[in-house]
Amino acid sequence: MKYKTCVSIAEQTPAKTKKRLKIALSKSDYVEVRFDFLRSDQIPETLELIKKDLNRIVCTLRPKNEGGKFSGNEKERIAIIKLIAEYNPFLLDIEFNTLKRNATLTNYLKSTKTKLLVSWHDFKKTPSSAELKKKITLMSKYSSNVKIVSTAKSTDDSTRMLELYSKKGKNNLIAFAMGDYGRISRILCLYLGSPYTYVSLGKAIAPGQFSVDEVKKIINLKK
Ligand SMILES: O=C1C[C@@](O)(C(=O)O)C[C@@H](O)[C@@H]1O
Repeated sequence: MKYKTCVSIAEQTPAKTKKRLKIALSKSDYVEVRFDFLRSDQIPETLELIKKDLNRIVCTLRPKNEGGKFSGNEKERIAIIKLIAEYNPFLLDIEFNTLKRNATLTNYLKSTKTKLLVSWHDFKKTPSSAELKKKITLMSKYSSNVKIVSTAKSTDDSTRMLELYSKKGKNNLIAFAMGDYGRISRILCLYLGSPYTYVSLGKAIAPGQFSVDEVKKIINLKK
C-alpha cells in the first residue's frame, strides 16, 4: 500500500505557481493548486502554463465564505470553475454548498464528466458524528470523491473524524481535522483509507498541515 500526499500550492503569480508546481510534483503524488490565491485575470494564463500536469492536479477556487481568498463575485467564480473544467483536471474541488445552491452548475459539470471532489469544511469546530455522517450521505450524491474537514479542539474531535472511515463504503473519503489536535488525523487518515493527505512545501497553508518531507519520513517508518 502506497500512502500518498497532495501538496497545496497557494502562489500569487502564474510564474511562481509553475515554479512551485515543478518542485511539488517531484516530491508528491498529487498537487492542489489554490487558484483563489491568484487574481482572476491570471487564471487562464496559469491553466495554460500548467496544463500538461493537470492529470495530477486538484484544482480549487475557494470563495471567501468557505475560508478561501477568491475576491470576485459568484458569477465570475462559476465562469472560472467552468473554464477549469474544460482542462479536465485530476480532480476539481467544489464546495458542497456551491453544488447544492447551483443546480445549473452541477448539471453542467455532470455533462462534461468532470471528476469532482465535493468538499465541506468547518473552520471552528467538529460537529457530532450524526451530523458528519448525514453530511457525507448528502455529499455523496454529487460524487464518490468526498472530503470533509473539521477543526479539532480535542483528541476526541480528531478521533470522531477518523471514525467516519469505518462506514465509508465505496466512497473515496478524505476526512481529517485541522488544528494542532487534528495533526494526528492528517497521518492516520492514510492508514484508514484516505486516498491521500494534504501537505505543504514548507509553510503550512492550513492549520496543522505537515510539510511533504515530514509526512514522507513518517510514512517511510513502516517499510
Ligand atoms: O480542503 C483542503 C484541506 C486543507 O484545508 C488542509 O487542511 O490541509 C488545505 C486546503 O487547501 C484544501 O483545499
